[in-house]
Amino acid sequence: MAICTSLYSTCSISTPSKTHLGFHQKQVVFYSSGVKKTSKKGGGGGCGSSRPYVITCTASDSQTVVIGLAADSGCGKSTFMRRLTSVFGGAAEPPRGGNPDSNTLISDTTTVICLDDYHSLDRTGRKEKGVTALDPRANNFDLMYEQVKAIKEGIPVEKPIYNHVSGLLDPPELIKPPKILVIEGLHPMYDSRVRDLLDFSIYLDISNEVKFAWKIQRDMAERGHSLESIKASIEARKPDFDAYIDPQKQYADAVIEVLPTQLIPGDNEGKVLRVRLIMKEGVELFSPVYLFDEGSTISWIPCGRKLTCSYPGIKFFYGPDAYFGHEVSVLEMDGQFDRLDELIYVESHLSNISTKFYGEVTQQMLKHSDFPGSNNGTGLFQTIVGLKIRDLYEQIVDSRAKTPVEAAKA
Ligand SMILES: Nc1ncnc2c1ncn2[C@@H]1O[C@H](COP(=O)(O)OP(=O)(O)OP(=O)(O)O)[C@@H](O)[C@H]1O
Ligand SMILES: O=C(CO)[C@H](O)[C@H](O)COP(=O)(O)O
Repeated sequence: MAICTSLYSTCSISTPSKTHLGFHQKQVVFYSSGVKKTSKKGGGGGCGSSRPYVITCTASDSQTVVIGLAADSGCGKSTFMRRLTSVFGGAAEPPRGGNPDSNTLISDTTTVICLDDYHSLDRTGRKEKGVTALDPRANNFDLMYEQVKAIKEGIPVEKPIYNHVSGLLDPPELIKPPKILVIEGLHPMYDSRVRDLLDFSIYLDISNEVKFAWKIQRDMAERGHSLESIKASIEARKPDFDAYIDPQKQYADAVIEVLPTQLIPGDNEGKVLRVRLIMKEGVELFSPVYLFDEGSTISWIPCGRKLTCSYPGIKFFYGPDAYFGHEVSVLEMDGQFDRLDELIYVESHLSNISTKFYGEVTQQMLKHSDFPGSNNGTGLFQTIVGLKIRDLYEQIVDSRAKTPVEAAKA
């Protein structure tokens, strides 16, 4: 029975036996408790008390592309993931027949795993030890590294599940290597071993003012939390957020920074946003988006005959900059769209957006006009980054197709 496609493109399940493995074959033995043994030479077995089963995979010329998405809780990771999955077509769903509280989302092309599943301490354990979930001591980076590496190499893994409903660690779920693996959560770029496995990385940098406004909107309006408890939760997380989460942005290939608008002096409502897409120069297979003229510095107010703008209007900026000592290009949008169909006017002035046809960005934005941020730079830049990831994936697949023998040996 074929069960996965990846570097080890054809996989089958069997009971352990003394089989001889070919040059491009790998075998993994699973028990109910998780992975016990990985072998390149065949065999299997082990002395677990549960009944073992073996997954044998044969190498092909494709390999899982790994994308990292880092952000604090409630900062738009799920929304971004829905936009990304949509760019590849098809909807993402939790694993069929699995744990209903699984955090994993699977589509034809992508598997999104939430790094909360690598919490080593459950809710009670964290309380007893007095640590937050953001603290590295509450997370198992060794397992995160081993499992992301295994998936990248085409080997299925039994990944733990952190249950956000019960606050407990549930029995693991089987994750088969997809074409694209997205690891999203608090720490995708914290551990240098995991970071080195990433083909592309994104950090969602939501300023405190905006984070607060979004939290109030979700946790107060939708979840019935009090204003005081929301403030207390943000304050309690802040030291660990500053120490362990925020510094990861220096490693990201692209950062989406969300700030209060500069178009309304003194605004603190968080409804109108100034959003900056910070793109690292020199990243392999990634060419930054630009407005009008690559490398120039440009301020653009598109409002007028072709773009309807009500107060406070819309302002774009594009130009080179430095970010943590790296050369970057920055594309900025302040304000919000009145009519999403008119976005085509803005899209037609952007280059390197990796669309497959004229108007694809506008089409994606219109398709998901009900997602948060669809009328501003958050939705626009998330959509563009989704298209850039598709482009990066296609370039990686193309380059491997040109050197199949080397890719299979890697
Ligand atoms: N671009 C946006 N514009 C306005 N509000 C937004 C935006 N993105 C997210 N939000 C608000 O933040 C909430 C959380 O968004 P989302 O579920 O995508 O974040 P998350 O990082 O996946 O959260 P968590 O980690 O807590 O599951 C949304 O319900 C919405 O209220
Ligand atoms: O920062 C978080 C990432 O989503 C959560 O707070 C963390 O995973 C702990 O979850 P919970 O609050 O459900 O115990």
